[in-house]
Amino acid sequence: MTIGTLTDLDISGKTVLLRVDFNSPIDPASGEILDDKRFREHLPTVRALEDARCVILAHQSRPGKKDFTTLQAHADKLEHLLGRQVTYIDDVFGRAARDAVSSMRAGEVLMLENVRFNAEENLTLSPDAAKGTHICRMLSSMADVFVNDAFGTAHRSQPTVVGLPMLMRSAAGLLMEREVATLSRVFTGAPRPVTFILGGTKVDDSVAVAENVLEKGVADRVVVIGVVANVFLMAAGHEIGKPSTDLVAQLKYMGEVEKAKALLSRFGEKIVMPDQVAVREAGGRVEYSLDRIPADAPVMDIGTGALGAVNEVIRSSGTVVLNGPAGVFEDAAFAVGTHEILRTSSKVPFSVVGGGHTAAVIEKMGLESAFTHISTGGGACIEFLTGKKLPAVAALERSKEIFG
Ligand SMILES: Nc1ncnc2c1ncn2[C@@H]1O[C@H](COP(=O)(O)OP(=O)(O)OP(=O)(O)O)[C@@H](O)[C@H]1O
Ligand SMILES: O=C(O)[C@H](O)COP(=O)(O)O
Repeated sequence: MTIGTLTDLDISGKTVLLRVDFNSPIDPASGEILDDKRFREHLPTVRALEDARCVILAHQSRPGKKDFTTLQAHADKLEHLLGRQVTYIDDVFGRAARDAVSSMRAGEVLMLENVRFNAEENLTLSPDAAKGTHICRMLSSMADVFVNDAFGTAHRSQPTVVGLPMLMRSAAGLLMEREVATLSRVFTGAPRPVTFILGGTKVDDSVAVAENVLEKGVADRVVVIGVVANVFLMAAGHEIGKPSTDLVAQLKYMGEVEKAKALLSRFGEKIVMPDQVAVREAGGRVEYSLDRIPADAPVMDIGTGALGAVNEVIRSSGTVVLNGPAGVFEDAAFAVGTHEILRTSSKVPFSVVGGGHTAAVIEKMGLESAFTHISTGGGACIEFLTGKKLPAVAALERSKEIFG
């Protein structure tokens, strides 16, 4: 790896700034954190820093959103899962935060306030511009080393992500290291055939991933499901009905139909589309072949008749990379395709999953441990799969060059 890892750092007795991504769904009424996956995934790194003074930097949501809030509940959640005291302070780098950090003893954990409460943190800046921000200058003066474990935020070129590594000796935390190593393995050395299964609603991201992995010869097959499948079906000339066509237009993905067409003409034999769909008709699930999709019923899931062929592709794969569900799984009648595809994918030797919705379904099905890797990144995971270097990773690489 070209980024530093925890084994490269001497942290004993040091003050460590640890950037995590605890950004989680929150019940707006009670403020309760509804999913603790990201907390659980960061625990090994927090535990690995137990000989240090561990100062945690995290964000929750963004300015303007309903769940943009303080981190008291996050500190409580971490304390509960960690089984050690976590002190929370409602300050990022003011006097209260600085005093709290300087009075810490080795082994203590302190969580600072939501870093996005500071306006600078919400700017997208180059690493060189970020290192000159007040937030980076102040935070870097409060600690000895920086550990970035926030893979979920790795696609954001924001001050605490890309600026701190320019100012301090830095390393990836254990989660960041595992995410980068596992996702990199998809591109080199993954057991073949490699199948990408792209679903959900983020069609632009999925098309960019498909382009990247087909052009580079990383994917042997790309299976499209969910709204992504609808766009490919449109590209192939199928009438998918007014409600689903309207949804594609409403999501501003009509331009993606042209890109899907180009992919089909170049890599058609590698792209697997459903040959049957399930629509909602008279309040229930009805299955149709592609030439008979009703004009006025929304496509809600892959058809059960199409699952045999898709499952066969998955079963014969050495690697499966899955992002996004096959249908509107929130409605039990249309969760069939998503559940079936996830169950089959979980048995593939090397199985990697991205996407918050998809990860939540897997957890509900009790299949978490059956997958090789379930990424904590939504946007970060997708961006990695499109072949772009993540700003956080680039910054850690540069930090290694600067500080050794
Ligand atoms: N055919 C369809 N029509 C409409 N919505 C669909 C269809 N198939 C899937 N969806 C919706 O896709 C949504 C999830 O898509 P998304 O791309 O957000 O997934 P993800 O990548 O796993 O999650 P996240 O965005 O949290 O990282 C679900 O809410 C589901 O209802
Ligand atoms: O959940 C995420 O994708 C990360 O925490 C980044 O959040 P953002 O999209 O608000 O930057």
